[in-house]
Amino acid sequence: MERTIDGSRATIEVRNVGKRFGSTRALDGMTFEVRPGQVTGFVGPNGAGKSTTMRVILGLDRPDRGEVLVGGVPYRSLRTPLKHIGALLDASALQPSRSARHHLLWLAHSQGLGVREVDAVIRRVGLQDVARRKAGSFSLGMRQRLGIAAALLGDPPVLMLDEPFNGLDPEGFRWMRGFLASFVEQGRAVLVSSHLMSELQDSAHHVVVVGRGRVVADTSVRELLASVSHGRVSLRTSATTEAMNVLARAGATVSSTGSDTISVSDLDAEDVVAALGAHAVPFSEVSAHRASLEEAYMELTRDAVQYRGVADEEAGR
Ligand SMILES: Nc1ncnc2c1ncn2[C@@H]1O[C@H](COP(=O)(O)OP(=O)(O)OP(=O)(O)O)[C@@H](O)[C@H]1O
Repeated sequence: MERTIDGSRATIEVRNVGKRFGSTRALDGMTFEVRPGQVTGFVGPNGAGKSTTMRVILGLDRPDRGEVLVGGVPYRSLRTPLKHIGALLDASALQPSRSARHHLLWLAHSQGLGVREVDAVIRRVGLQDVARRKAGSFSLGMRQRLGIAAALLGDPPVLMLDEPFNGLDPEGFRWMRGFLASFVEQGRAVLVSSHLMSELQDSAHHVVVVGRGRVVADTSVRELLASVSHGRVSLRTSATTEAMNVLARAGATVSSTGSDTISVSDLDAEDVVAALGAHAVPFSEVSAHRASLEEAYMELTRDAVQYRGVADEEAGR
């Protein structure tokens, strides 16, 4: 039996969604799932279709084909949507002359919620000291928190945040990471978009990478990093020529990167140490190169662009 939060499944299912705006194909068979207990990063270059997908999930844009389910049902059929999914799409979408608390009260009333829920979410996002100030005077980071407070009003099992790291200072970053981690710990789910992979490196468990309206990779962060590590090893030695000869004979591809440094590929760090040890070649440092999520992302999106280039030519476009 699938776990539910207050009777609602913590999932979003996006199935083969297509959406055009005139001649622009914004979504082209977008398919992925957001699962409970995980922060799912939604990442891709500008114009990749992240915001459009989020708007389609919330029923704000109608797809030309495909379907989207929130907790197993279409958003439009939810009678009290805030209790099923909370969303922050645009942190600046608020009435500047209203206080933060009034902004939330106004939203709460529209969904049959009250003061109790409003005060609870204000505490949850740490805005209690400024809740009576005009929202128009808020910094971007404070607006993001206010937007999250609004998204939390119905205590939903699923949250969807568009670029929530935008404009955050280091303290804001730390808060956002901690908040996302504790939210999903309870078996809830988050979809969080960003065009910077580095922002997601320490927050997301899973990433859906998109390019030109479709999914390029759908993988755990751990697997993504492992897939692009390339097994590159850096070596520091006073005996560069000898080391290069030994490692080449052991099957490595080697190149000199400085007077006493060598880059080694096709051989992992342990085998490099074993080969050098067996031939008594001295070395002072061996380090395995670990790919960053940003590198993995650049590699994936570059391939996506190349693939599309070929596909477009074949289609005569
Ligand atoms: N209302 C609209 N009218 C026309 N074109 C649109 C509209 N909304 C989106 N598009 C186009 O659809 C494509 C996808 O846009 P979308 O905003 O979904 O991408 P994104 O991944 O969110 O990008 P960003 O990171 O810049 O926000 C882009 O080419 C964009 O110009």
